[in-house]
Amino acid sequence: MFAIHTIPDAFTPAECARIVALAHQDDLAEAGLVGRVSDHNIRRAELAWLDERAGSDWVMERIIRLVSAVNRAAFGFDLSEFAESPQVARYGAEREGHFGWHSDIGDGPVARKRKLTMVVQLSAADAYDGGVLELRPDLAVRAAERWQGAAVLFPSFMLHRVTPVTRGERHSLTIWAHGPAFR
Ligand SMILES: O=C(O)CCC(=O)C(=O)O
Ligand SMILES: [Fe+2]
Repeated sequence: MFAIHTIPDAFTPAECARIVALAHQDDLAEAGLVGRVSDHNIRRAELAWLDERAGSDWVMERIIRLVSAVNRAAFGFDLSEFAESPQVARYGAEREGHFGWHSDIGDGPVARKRKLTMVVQLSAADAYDGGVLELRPDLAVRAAERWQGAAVLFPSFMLHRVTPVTRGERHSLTIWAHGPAFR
């Protein structure tokens, strides 16, 4: 059985709004149609990569602090780097944005090294219906904390999904920490 770790107040609501605004400084890309790691056709969402958005350094600094602290306290994984940009995703009700069951560990040279995933809820819980981040640490399905600014951390191999958004829009921030493969 593997743990899911939640930080209820990783970012303030105002900081979440700033991150969403940063992502929308430029057009978002269609998930799955760009030459980055997206290998899923089970996903309907738009994406922005924060390393392409000026003024986002403070977000990465916060991410490093949060992930390091939680890894030390709760996971103890051998982590060596953040090899991918933080990703902001938008799931809109207009096309029932969603992401089917998947693990974040993929076949590519970078996705293979993913070890710890952190997802931050950037939208207010009452801004959308559906859009539930669900995880499967074992045979049971657990819904992630929905609170705006909450961060949910889990081993990257753990199955998870985002159910279709049926009203409004949900934004999330996802980051992966990388290291030598699990053994
Ligand atoms: O948006 C989310 O809550 C999850 C995103 C995700 O699973 C991913 O990018 O791999
Ligand atoms: Fe994922």
